Amino acid sequence: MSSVRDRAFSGTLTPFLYPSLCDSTFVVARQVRHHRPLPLFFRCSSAAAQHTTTRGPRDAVPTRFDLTPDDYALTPFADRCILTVEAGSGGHGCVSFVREKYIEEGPANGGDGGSGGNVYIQAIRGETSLHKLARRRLIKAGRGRNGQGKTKGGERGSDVLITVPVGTIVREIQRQDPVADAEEAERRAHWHSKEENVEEMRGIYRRDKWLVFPGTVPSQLAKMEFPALPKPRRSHLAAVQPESPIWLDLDKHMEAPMLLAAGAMGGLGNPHFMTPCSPRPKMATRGDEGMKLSLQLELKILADLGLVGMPNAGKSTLLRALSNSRARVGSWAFTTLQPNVGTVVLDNHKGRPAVWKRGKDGELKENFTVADVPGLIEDAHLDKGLGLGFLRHVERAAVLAFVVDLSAGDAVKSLQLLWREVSEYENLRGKELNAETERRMVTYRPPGSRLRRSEEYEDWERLDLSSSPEFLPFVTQTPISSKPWFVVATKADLPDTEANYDALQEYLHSVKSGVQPHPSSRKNAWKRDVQAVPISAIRAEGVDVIPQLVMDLLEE
Ligand SMILES: Nc1nc2c(ncn2[C@@H]2O[C@H](COP(=O)(O)OP(=O)(O)OP(=O)(O)O)[C@@H](O)[C@H]2O)c(=O)[nH]1
Ligand SMILES: [Mg+2]
Repeated sequence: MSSVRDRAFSGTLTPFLYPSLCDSTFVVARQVRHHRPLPLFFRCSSAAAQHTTTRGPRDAVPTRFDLTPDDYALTPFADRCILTVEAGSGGHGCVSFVREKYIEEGPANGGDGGSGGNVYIQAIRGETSLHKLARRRLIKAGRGRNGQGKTKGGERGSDVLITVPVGTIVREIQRQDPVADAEEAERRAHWHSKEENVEEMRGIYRRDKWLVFPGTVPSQLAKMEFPALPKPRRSHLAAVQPESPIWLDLDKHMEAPMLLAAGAMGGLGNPHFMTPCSPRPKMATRGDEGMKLSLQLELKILADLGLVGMPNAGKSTLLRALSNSRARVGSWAFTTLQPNVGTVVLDNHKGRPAVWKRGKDGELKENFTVADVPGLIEDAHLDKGLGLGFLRHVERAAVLAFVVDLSAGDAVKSLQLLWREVSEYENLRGKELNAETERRMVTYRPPGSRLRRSEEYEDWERLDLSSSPEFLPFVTQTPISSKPWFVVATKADLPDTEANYDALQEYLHSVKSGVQPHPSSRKNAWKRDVQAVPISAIRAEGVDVIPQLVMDLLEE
């Protein structure tokens, strides 16, 4: 049976309620914080002590870079998702008449239906993942309210705003645009049928288009005369919708949302159909259906520096040493399962920045971002390990740092393997982009593209439906091999790593001077100032030269 003192320890609040009981615990905690040597039994039992085989003495290690794996929680993350967005449908028009004392048969006074809500998109700095959108799948703006009597128009549907992280690419997969379909049907009817046919269409009651006065029986309906259906209408906001097919690269923080799909128009109330022959029309139109878009969202993290390395090389430790990031670190492969982005603040809080550079846009750069992605293994480009899915995050970094573990065999071979995987990935991406270009230039022509909308009827027959004359802007990308890069040789604190580092330096010198080919084997690859930086990330030694180096390379 446990003593009273033991039981008191088991309570979560014990240390705060009874500090005197916990004295021994606090002593140990304090020792850990100040890196004093732990009693032998504590060292053996702590999870962190398992790393001692790969590290120097523990007391030299600042705890910020050396947390136990239990100190982390995996945050949800998704960098791709398919989303269906639906603009709000319009509310229906109303059939109603003035009813007042002494006015026997009042005139029509049905209000119009409210228009549907719009769908907006905005890339904002605070967002880091698409997982919330991936879970939702369907996002629908509100439907407009129906019109009411006394000429009261229906309320507008509520708008929705989709917030995405900066660096998201939005591609349209499919669209269903009822207004474009209606326009097309109307044009075809106009051009391919005789005038009488169009006239014939006038008298037809269409259940999906018309609303009639409540209580109208079928025999009355059969006798009713319906006017021509009003022309399909678009909200004036549709003019600022992105061109179809949508292809957006949201690579900057957006101050204001951008319209993705405008809500549909509401139906017309019965006063719209008043004519001298029919002063009391008993019909109104239904609101239009909202446009549906199927979109593919892909997040390609935009960082200034991308860390590329094999699993367990020490990328996350380096990120922690460079920035305030709390990236997960562990002595096993694939500790990092999703990208982490850290910001390196260049201000040393001594009145002036430690590194003082202007960006390309002339703005003073006070920080730069670093992306740490899961490790690459051999054949990562064939989707082995976690590599392929995350290589695209490296693709958009301005500068690459190849993180090579000096204690894990030949550093030159590791570097060559990493470059091989990166350049194979580049080849794959090149093919993918070519295929996409062909698809978009030759076959893809969704209904409702601007050309069809804006062309006059006379031009209809000249249109060639088999080819799209619209060349849409592509996401332009610098080839990975022409980006500036350097090597971070980590774990330099471990014994017997010097010779490995020397061999690496020698290799890089020969690449720079052209004696050896660039490790990617590409002709125009960047090799002007390649160098290796020896560091011990875990002790934060040698790391302080990296910000200056990155800032210099960012200017390239
Ligand atoms: N001695 C020493 N050990 C280090 C150094 N940097 C990292 N380590 C250790 O190496 C192991 C792997 O570090 P991580 O930062 O998780 O490596 P990673 O490259 O992010 O690994 P993955 O996420 O699996 O790709 C951990 O046990 C670190 O403590 C270093 O400079 N010196
Ligand atoms: Mg990691």
